[in-house]
Amino acid sequence: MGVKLGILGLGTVGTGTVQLLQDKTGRHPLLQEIEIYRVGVRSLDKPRAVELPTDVLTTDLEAIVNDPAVDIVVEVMGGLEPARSLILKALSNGKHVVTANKAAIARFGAEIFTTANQAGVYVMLEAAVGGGIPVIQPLKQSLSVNRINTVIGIVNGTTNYILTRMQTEGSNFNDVLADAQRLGYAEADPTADVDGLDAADKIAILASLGFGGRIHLKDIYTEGIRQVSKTDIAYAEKLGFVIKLLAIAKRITSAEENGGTLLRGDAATLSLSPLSVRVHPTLVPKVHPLASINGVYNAILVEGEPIGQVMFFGPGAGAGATASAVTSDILNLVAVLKTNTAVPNPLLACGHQEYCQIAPMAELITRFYARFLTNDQPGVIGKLGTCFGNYGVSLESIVQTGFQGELAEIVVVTHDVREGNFRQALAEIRDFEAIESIPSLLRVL
Ligand SMILES: NC(=O)C1=CN([C@@H]2O[C@H](COP(=O)(O)OP(=O)(O)OC[C@H]3O[C@@H](n4cnc5c(N)ncnc54)[C@H](OP(=O)(O)O)[C@@H]3O)[C@@H](O)[C@H]2O)C=CC1
Ligand SMILES: N[C@@H](CC=O)C(=O)O
Ligand code: NA
Repeated sequence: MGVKLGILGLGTVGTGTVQLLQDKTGRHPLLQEIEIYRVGVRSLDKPRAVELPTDVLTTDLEAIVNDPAVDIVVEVMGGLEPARSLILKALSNGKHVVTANKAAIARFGAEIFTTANQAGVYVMLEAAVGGGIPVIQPLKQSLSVNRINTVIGIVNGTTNYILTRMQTEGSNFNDVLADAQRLGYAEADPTADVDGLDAADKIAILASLGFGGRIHLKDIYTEGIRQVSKTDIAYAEKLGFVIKLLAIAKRITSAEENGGTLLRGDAATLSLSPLSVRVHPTLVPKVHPLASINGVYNAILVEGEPIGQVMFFGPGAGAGATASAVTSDILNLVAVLKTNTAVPNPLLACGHQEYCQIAPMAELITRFYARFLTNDQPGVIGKLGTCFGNYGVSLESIVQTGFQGELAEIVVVTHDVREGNFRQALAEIRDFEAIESIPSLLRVL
């Protein structure tokens, strides 16, 4: 008997998934076991790029998740509701779920996984982060024995495309965004991408898997790329950096907590110490592996012990790539159904109950890049240096290279500093008579 799929959504990802499921030659033989039983959509009148028997398409998505014949529900409709309710109903009805919906998982993961565990079924979400890039299953399975210290990703293709073009062409953010929308890379409402919200959803999921606890989205510091200017990209270039929107989840070691130099803590300390989880544009040294990830591509760098660094790279979106992840999840579940084991596989299930402790940004130890516009008076650089010194902020470089009209432009890169100290110094500097404005403030990896 075949495994029956109820697919919710036949847009970009749904269509890619159906195409993959219908094109079985040369792929895994388990595909033969799968029947596309129902596909739920909003409109039956829309032209579709795939052919399906007329009784398969329906607008009654409730009926799909309640149908006893459906074994696996594939949620590729997106959005929060009714996606959340339909996933929960499917799970309560004893169906496994595959989803690409990072927004729903990042917000409702706790109730979704609790419901799945109670019902003894699985929720698979490989497509939710990094599209086609295998990163969820590696974190759950292949790397599960490692003590994860850091997960750093370029997990949003739209913003990486925009930043890459700003870098290579010296263009403005608004011009490239308009172009990206015209070419279909950025959505009509690009808010979730450019304001870092999509990346925050994704790092919440990765952090939860990597560090073994739930993450409250509200605890993730999130800053998008609207403020990144071509001036900063040009300065970064001169200083040996590129600017990337990074999503970072990092275990804070006890040494860092105490403001000391970075040391690897012992197991007991690591399990207790808080995480830093954040999304922001970052100056990345050109020699860093993430610096060369360009265009719509995504990459996720994981650092663990004992493995060291591993990087996952590939297409983070698109019909075929995302369908690859969705369909691999489906195959995993077909294998589960075929082996018919009653005992849940702990490497497929998600059993986290506790929430991770997230450190406030003021406690973050990082380098900073800051650009100041000042009146061109003698002694300004000296005053800046003295004020930073008073707050324990040590400078790696300070340069006055250009002018914006009448105003001199001073760029500072710090050594590792406590963010709270740096901001205290900046508050004082803002009041200097010579300082006109501080147009940019970016963290440095
Ligand atoms: N696009 C991509 O490259 C990637 C997408 N994802 C995620 O995959 C999911 C799907 O994205 P994508 O395929 O791009 O989305 P689309 O907007 O292209 O498709 C959504 C589909 O869901 C259907 N749908 C939406 N809401 C309803 C509703 N209330 N009732 C019935 N049907 C509904 C639509 O029906 P109709 O066709 O009738 O309008 C459409 O077929 C999202 O969670 C997204 O974040 C993840 C990684 C990459
Ligand atoms: N909007 C996302 C695509 C899917 O996750 C992106 O730009 O990366
Ligand atoms: Na993925």
